[in-house]
Amino acid sequence: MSTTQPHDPEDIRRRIQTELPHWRYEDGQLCRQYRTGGWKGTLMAVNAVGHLAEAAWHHPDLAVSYDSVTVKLSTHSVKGVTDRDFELARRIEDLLMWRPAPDSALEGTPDDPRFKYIEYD
Ligand SMILES: C[C@H](O)[C@H](O)[C@H]1CNC2=NC(N)=NC(=O)C2=N1
Repeated sequence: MSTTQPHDPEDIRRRIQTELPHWRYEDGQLCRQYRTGGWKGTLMAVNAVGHLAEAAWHHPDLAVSYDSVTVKLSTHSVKGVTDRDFELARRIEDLLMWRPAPDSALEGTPDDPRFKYIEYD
């Protein structure tokens, strides 16, 4: 069952390990840094996250640099990490790390430093 109760730190770390291995628990928030190919990629990633946040009505803190964006999620109303944060983190991860499968009709971003968008890990 999904709740807006804050999870305890041990539970958060365990869930991160199994559900969101590229995320971490830091300063009471779920955090993840995405590296990009530069400013344009960073702003596209910011806008993609912005869309999800507005549709979800749950808004992460974003730290924006030339070639990275760091996403930090917590639930202000309960001053902790809840299922809202885990669910939005999952959506952000799936959206930003999505790329066409090898058998897709879509090509994906060309493997050329000139066109690098986001670092897939
Ligand atoms: C006033 C407004 O409803 C609240 O700030 C909502 C909207 N966005 C939110 N975003 C986040 N990250 N945490 C919240 O608790 C939250 N609550």
